[in-house]
Amino acid sequence: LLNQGIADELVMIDLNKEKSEGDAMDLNHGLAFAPASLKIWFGDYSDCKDADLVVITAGANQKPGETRLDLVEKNTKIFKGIVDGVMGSGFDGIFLVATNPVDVLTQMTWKFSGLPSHRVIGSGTILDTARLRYSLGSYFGVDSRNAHAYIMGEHGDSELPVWSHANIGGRSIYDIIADHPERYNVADLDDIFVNVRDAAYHIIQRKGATYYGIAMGLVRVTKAILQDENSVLTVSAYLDGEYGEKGVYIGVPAIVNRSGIREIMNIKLNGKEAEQFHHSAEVLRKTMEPVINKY
Ligand SMILES: NC(=O)C1=CN([C@@H]2O[C@H](COP(=O)(O)OP(=O)(O)OC[C@H]3O[C@@H](n4cnc5c(N)ncnc54)[C@H](O)[C@@H]3O)[C@@H](O)[C@H]2O)C=CC1
Ligand SMILES: CC(=O)C(=O)O
Repeated sequence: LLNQGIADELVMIDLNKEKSEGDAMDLNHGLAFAPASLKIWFGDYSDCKDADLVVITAGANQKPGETRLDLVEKNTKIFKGIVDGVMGSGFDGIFLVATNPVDVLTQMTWKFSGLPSHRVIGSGTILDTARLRYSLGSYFGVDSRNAHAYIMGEHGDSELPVWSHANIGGRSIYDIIADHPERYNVADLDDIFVNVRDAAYHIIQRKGATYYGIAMGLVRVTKAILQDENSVLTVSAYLDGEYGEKGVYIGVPAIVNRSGIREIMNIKLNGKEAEQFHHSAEVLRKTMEPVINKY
């Protein structure tokens, strides 16, 4: 946020006061080089009262070998306290959730907050989609920004690549592959997807956590909200019949603006993709079961 000059005020709230106070000091020392002024401080829930956006990234992260879904019980308990604290301040803005398992915790945030579902957003598959665009850009030798493809579903092991709409600068990847069999192969797409899906495991194995990619993704969603962009982003949104699913937060392309999620893009999935998406929604429902009525 500091580097991109998007917000006017940034308050950090964390159980670890010392660390966050240190972060606030450290970030403030970068202000002289920032594109715009920004007031940064370590605060408490009362500071959320007039906030436009509360981004929740607090909670436990995966240890090597752990899945995102393994974190559900621990982080739901933490979220109850956090969301109650934020709402107790009189907050009436938008929530953006990143903590894992992000789809389930976005749903719990919606439940705990009582806010309308369009004002509770999860980072969903924003990072997975960015990883896929990076990988497709590398494979086809083009700028990632010209590689267009979505990862949808759970931000996790049951997510799916939407190859039927994947294109490079408007040209279907299948047509490009068919035109250049000496360079490209449809089977390579499976490897690309598996590497995207498992990217967090690969990074956590190496350095214990992922943070730069998701930070860029969260700033991207924040910008779409604060600057009323109507941008299409793959976020975790509450489905009420879209894609044949009801009552579940899951990663889908959606139009994001100052009011939160303006609209879910109901893109046409092929048979296999629709089946994978339904399976992913079922995985999320099952993961939610032990916590949805307990807290
Ligand atoms: N959605 C996504 O694409 C991504 C999600 N994540 C998730 O973000 C979460 C955080 O990960 P990291 O930043 O690596 O962990 P971290 O351990 O570095 O930071 C978590 C922070 O939460 C704070 N915290 C814990 N309980 C709290 C509470 N009750 N109130 C206030 N603060 C509290 C801790 O003091 C700590 O500073 C994890 O669940 C991780 O899986 C991480 C990367 C990508
Ligand atoms: C940790 C996580 O969810 C990710 O990097 O995708």
